[in-house]
Amino acid sequence: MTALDLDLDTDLAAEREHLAASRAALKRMRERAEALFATGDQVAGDAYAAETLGRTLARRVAELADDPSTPLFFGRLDFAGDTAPATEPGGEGDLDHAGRRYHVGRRHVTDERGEPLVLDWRAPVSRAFYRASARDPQGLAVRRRFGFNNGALTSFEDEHLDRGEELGTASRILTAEIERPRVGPMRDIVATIQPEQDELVRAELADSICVQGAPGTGKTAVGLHRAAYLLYLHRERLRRAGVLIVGPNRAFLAYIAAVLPALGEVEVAQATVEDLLDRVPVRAVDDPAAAVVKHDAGMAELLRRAVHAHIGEPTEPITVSDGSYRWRIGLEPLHRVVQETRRENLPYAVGRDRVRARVVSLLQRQAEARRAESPSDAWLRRMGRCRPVVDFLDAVWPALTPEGLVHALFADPARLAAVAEGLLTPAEQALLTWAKPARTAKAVKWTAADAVLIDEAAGLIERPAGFGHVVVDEAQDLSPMQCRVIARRSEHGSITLLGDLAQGTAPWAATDWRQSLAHLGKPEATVVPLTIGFRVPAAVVAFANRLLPALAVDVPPAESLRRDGALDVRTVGDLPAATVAEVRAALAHEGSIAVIAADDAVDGLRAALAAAGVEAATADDPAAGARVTVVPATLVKGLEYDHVIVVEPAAIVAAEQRGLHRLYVVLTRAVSRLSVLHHAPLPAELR
Ligand SMILES: Nc1ncnc2c1ncn2[C@@H]1O[C@H](COP(=O)(O)OP(=O)(O)OP(=O)(O)O)[C@@H](O)[C@H]1O
Repeated sequence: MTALDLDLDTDLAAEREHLAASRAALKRMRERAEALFATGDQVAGDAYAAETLGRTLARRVAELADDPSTPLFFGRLDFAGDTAPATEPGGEGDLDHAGRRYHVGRRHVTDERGEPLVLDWRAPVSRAFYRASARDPQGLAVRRRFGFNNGALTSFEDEHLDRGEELGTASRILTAEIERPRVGPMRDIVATIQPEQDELVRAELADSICVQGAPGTGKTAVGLHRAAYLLYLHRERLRRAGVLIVGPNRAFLAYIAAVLPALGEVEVAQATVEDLLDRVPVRAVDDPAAAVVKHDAGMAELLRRAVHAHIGEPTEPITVSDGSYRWRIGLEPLHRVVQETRRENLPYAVGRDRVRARVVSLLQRQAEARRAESPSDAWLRRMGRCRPVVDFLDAVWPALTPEGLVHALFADPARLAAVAEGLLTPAEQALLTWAKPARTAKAVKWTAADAVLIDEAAGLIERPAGFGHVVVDEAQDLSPMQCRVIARRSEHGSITLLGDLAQGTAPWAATDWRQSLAHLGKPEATVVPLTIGFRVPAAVVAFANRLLPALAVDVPPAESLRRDGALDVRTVGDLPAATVAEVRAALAHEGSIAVIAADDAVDGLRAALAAAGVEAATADDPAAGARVTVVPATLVKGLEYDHVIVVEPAAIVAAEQRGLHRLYVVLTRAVSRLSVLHHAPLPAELR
């Protein structure tokens, strides 16, 4: 053993000791939180306080959970210079870290005296771990990265930035993390966030950003880590307002569900756009041509007109009997009330309340003049609800429900035509009109696209509650009207929009991010590309990229960090038999295996695997731990598997209008190996 090896061993032993001490300290912190939780109700003054305190403490306990299989810290920062007087790290105005050493990890861990053992990766001083370079060391002398195996510290890697040493993407530890065979759900990337990703993760809360990135460039990872970062920095504000993650489907949400809790963030809402539209149950399927019309941006204006068409002009004065008095409001002031309120452009229901309040206040002025005293609150309420006032309201500003509004439009061609001028052709109007309308809005069998329109109507009628920050993944598939669903939920907050125009498979998929951003109400957001691929091996990227010219989108090319990986494209006679054989062969390697095929071929392949004794899971249960998953092509967006077996690309392309885009998504799911089995010729664009 050389002196250098000995030094390394001593260093490693010291780091392991620090890890053990940190774990013990975290355990103490958790036990303390648990004890507080147990006695919380005795401390709190009343039931409400007890509940609030209980929730806070339960959250604290959950946040302090220690997962022994993930490292508590993954880096160390040695700042250059002489030791400065001790300061609170990460605190405001703490600029002088000279000579100090910090371990960077998933959360703050402090010892019994309150001294930091591990700093949260989101703390301001941790930024240097991700951003410092030989050119700009940001005060660092040495950056150390730790290698872990199942929670055990096994190695480290030092970069003496002060001596111009920098590994960048050549880091062994980064390479090992990227090339690690994938199993189960998505994991966090805190240990290896790259500088171009970190800039997005740490963008200001007020800034909305749009990330365009090729498959596997880490868009999803960036979005989730940005949510965690913002929650750390703006804890109180975002806890109150809420953070929402929007993903394309349940399988995707299940796949990403564990990432934020692993980062200590247990209170983030995760939903599909459909989940957000819970006002009506969806019980019918859209005709594709009708759906395209319903998702068009013009529907927003159409519905706006439809709502406003309900506002009428007063035709009679109001007369109210009030004991021995009779109050009267003439036509002219009533006209003024309606006009004034109309000009204020309030949500419709708020406008109705405003009209009511203004009428009552006219009554009040008369009453005060006659009786020389202010009427009571009860009197004001009674006036607001009396028959003549309600009749007046129902005539000029009738109460509306979103369902009722859409029902009335689609049940009555004349009503639709009256608001559709310049927006829909007669043929498009005919697509929307029901042949046999249900009698009431309640009885309608709504479609998914109707639910979007009802949400739009609801936004015109009421003031929607929003989130403080919304992360939208696979955003290229949002229609203008779906963008508006999200805009209503982020009006006073910011958004992180993630997507890849080349992966747009919806009929209304975006071709230009600026348009999506305008529909989202964030036209000022910057569009930032991510160009380093962490998932798909270079050979597989090159194969999938043959499709790009046919996809008709302008996207910056990405470069894969992965030189390993295997691609195997084969003509076969019997697809199910070849699939079973391929799965069997793949089982000899480590990692997850997915068979991806056109949706209508999935059952047959699953049956063939079952007959051969191979157990296969469905995509929406990634935690189930099955090695093999059979996934329909339309559900695989955003997911990844170690070994991907694509069955009959031509059938995937033929199954839908944007089939080539779908195939591009399917071909870019592989982490280590991609096998393509085909019986029919490959699509021409791929040859
Ligand atoms: N900095 C990083 N260090 C290690 N792994 C990373 C890093 N960035 C991304 N990855 C990994 O690369 C893979 C792809 O990331 P992710 O799913 O976020 O990409 P994406 O751009 O959303 O892909 P898609 O366009 O297919 O949805 C994941 O396994 C992720 O953990």
